[in-house]
Amino acid sequence: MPALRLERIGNAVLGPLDLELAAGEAVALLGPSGAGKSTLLKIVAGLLPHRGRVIFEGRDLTGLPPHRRGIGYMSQDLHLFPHLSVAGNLALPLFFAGLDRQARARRVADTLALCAIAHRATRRPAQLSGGERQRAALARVLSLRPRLLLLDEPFANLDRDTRAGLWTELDALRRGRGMTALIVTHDPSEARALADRSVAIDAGRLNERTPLPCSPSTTRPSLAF
Ligand SMILES: Nc1ncnc2c1ncn2[C@@H]1O[C@H](COP(=O)(O)OP(=O)(O)OP(=O)(O)O)[C@@H](O)[C@H]1O
Repeated sequence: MPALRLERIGNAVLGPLDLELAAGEAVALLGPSGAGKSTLLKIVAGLLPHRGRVIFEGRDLTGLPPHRRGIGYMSQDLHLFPHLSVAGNLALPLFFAGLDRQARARRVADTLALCAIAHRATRRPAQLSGGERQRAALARVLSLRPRLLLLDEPFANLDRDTRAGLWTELDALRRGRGMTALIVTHDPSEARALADRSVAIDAGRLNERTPLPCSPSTTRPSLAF
C-alpha cells in the first residue's frame, strides 16, 4: 500500500493528477516555472482548496486543516515568525504540539545542532543570512518529526558546497527516520541527491520519469535524532 496517495487532484491550474509514493520514498518534483509544483505541495499541505483526495498512511486528509495533517511543509517563503528568535521559531510549534518545557528545550537544541544553526539560536530571522534562514526553516519543519515532508526548493539560496552538505545530512536523516518526501527542485543534482525518483509537472500535468540513480548516501548509517 502506498504511504501517500493523491487521487484526481485538481484546481484552476493543476490536474487532474494521480500520484503515489511508497513508505519512506522521496520523490523530486521537477518542471518549468509556473507549472504548478508549489500549488501541488500547498494542496497536500492543506493550504489550498482543490478537487480530489489526499490520503496519507491510510488516513484521508482531504479537508483537514494544515495543523491536523502531521505534515512538515517548508514553503519557498519560509514563513519564519519575525518577532521570535530561531530557537523560539522551533519552540512555539512544539508548545502547541503539547511538549513540556524540558522536552521542547531538548528537541530545539538537538534539531538546531543537526541543521548546523545552533550558533544563531538567539537571533531573529531578519538578522540571518538567506542560507541561515533556510536552515532555520528546515530545522523548524524537522523538529516536529513529521512522517511526511514537503519541501519547496529547500536550499535555493545556498552556495553549492553548503547545499551539497545539507543534501547529505537531510538524505541520511530522512532515510534513517523513514520519512516520505515530496521535494520541489529545479536542480537535477539536488533531485539525484535527495530523491529515489522524479516526476515532472508541465502546465499542471504530471509525467512520471525514469528512476534516478541512487544517491550516494543510501548505504550510510542513519543519524541518531
Ligand atoms: N494565488 C494565486 N492566484 C492565482 N494564480 C496563482 C496563484 N499562485 C500561483 N498561481 C498561478 O498558478 C500557476 C502555478 O504556480 P506555481 O507557484 O504552482 O508554479 P511552480 O511550478 O511552483 O513555479 P516556480 O518553479 O516558479 O516556483 C502559475 O501560473 C501561477 O501564476
